[in-house]
Amino acid sequence: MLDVKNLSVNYDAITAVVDLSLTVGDGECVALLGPNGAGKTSTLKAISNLVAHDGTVEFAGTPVGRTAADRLARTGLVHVPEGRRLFAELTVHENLQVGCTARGKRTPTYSVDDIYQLFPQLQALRGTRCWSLSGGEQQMVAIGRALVAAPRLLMLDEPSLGLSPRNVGVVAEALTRIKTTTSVLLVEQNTRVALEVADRLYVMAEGRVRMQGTSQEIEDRSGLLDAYLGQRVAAS
Ligand SMILES: Nc1ncnc2c1ncn2[C@@H]1O[C@H](COP(=O)(O)OP(=O)(O)OP(=O)(O)O)[C@@H](O)[C@H]1O
Repeated sequence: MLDVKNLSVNYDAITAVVDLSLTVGDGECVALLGPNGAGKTSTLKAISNLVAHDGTVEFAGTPVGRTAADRLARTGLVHVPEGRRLFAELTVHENLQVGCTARGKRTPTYSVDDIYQLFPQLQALRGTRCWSLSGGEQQMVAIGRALVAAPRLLMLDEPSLGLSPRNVGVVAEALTRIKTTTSVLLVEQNTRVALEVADRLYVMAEGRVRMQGTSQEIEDRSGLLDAYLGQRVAAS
């Protein structure tokens, strides 16, 4: 579904990503895990052509080249950026309807009603303007808006960031359901969520992939993972 080769991202003198290669197979959920500044967000932005980069990106067998992010979304490469970027003055329902416009001619897997089933707490908020939602509710709308756009690959940047423990659980459970229908590339700092949801992980530090493997393989090497992340994963 996604084949990234030798990706590098530089911001003037700052090197954010160095010679990174990764794949996401059809129906796979892959996580990029790593500490602050590891280059995870820059990797997603480069895949979506939101930042200049070297290297190649193929999506569904076709080189992405310099295709703009909004056009990529119409081909099914849908990116939910950190910070969600909802239309603050539009209601929950209107934001979800906007997502449908990015669908193109692809058959939708999720309707707007399916999103209310995936996140039942949004049902009562359908007429609420998004600026007044909690961070967790906004994240649910952002994921819902991306899902109604019929992604073939859903790229999510830190969906659990800043959420209450309860909402982290809600989002993790939703991701477990979403990955049964849609390929996912997930950026996470929450190691538990990444290990729980992803089939396979890449662990990044200082712009490079330092470890990769299935969630089981990564969990089995938790000592090494702790060293890269600077935290005790086994105990978290
Ligand atoms: N627009 C930018 N201009 C300059 N430097 C940047 C820019 N965006 C990111 N960087 C730098 O590039 C490096 C990688 O940042 P990036 O946001 O990709 O990491 P990350 O792993 O996503 O971190 P976090 O989890 O904190 O978001 C960092 O050193 C960061 O300061």
